[in-house]
Amino acid sequence: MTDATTTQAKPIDPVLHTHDVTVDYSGKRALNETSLSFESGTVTALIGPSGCGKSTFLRSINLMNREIPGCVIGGKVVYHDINVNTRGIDTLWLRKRVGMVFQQPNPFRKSIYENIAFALKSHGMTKRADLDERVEKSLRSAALWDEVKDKLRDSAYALSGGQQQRLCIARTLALEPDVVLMDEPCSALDPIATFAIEETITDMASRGICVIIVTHNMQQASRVSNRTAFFLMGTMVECGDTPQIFGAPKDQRLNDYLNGRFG
Ligand SMILES: Nc1ncnc2c1ncn2[C@@H]1O[C@H](COP(=O)(O)OP(=O)(O)OP(=O)(O)O)[C@@H](O)[C@H]1O
Repeated sequence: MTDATTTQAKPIDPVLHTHDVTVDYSGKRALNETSLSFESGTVTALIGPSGCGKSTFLRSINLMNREIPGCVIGGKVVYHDINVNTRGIDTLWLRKRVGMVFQQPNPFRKSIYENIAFALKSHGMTKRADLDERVEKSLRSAALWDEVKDKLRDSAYALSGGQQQRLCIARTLALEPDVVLMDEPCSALDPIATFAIEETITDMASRGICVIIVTHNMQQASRVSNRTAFFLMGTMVECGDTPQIFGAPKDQRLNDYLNGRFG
């Protein structure tokens, strides 16, 4: 006799979902109602022409937009079972769980070691052995350890742009987030540095992290993502598995965008 519990599809358990999220800047709508779901261990690419609201959506997930005067985020951003788009939310806690990597590498004016240890200390880790272990682990995760292990006390500013970006990824990973938001993390980098970051993205997902990446690079979206969402003029037009989005787009506007008719 078949055991029903073993034949049922595994329920999808999104680590994060948005429900009718909107963003207004000083009363002007930049993002229309957007509902998307994100699972652990997957990479989702956000694509679309300049100004379509990709970054605005990404930044609404960890409430970064809230720092901008006049910006209002509407709808629900549900991290596990918690709607974080509420007044009382502890954004320090949220941004530890939902980390972010920016377009331009932005290391602190500190040593390589302190770039990572600083965030850990501010979250209460004080023992030297614990700090050493976490610094090494996160540098390894960002594929930077071998290049910097003998110069951890050097300034982060002495690293190349690609190394600085990997340091910023290591700094994010050190806090052991389960979601990492990346806003065009390779746009300032050469192809070799880009390749290293893409490998790190794939590795993060294989370790269960949910990665959401804004990219202008369609090849990059195809290479690294499982799912892709296409935005246009503040609206999320189509979302699906990446091979379907690039191979068989349903919406004519997405088809036109992929064929270079605008953007
Ligand atoms: N801080 C801000 N204040 C006012 N308007 C903003 C702000 N940031 C973004 N916008 C507006 O919101 C809209 C969406 O911008 P957003 O940066 O999210 O687009 P994007 O798709 O990420 O573009 P790009 O690919 O060029 O980065 C645009 O019309 C933009 O001018």
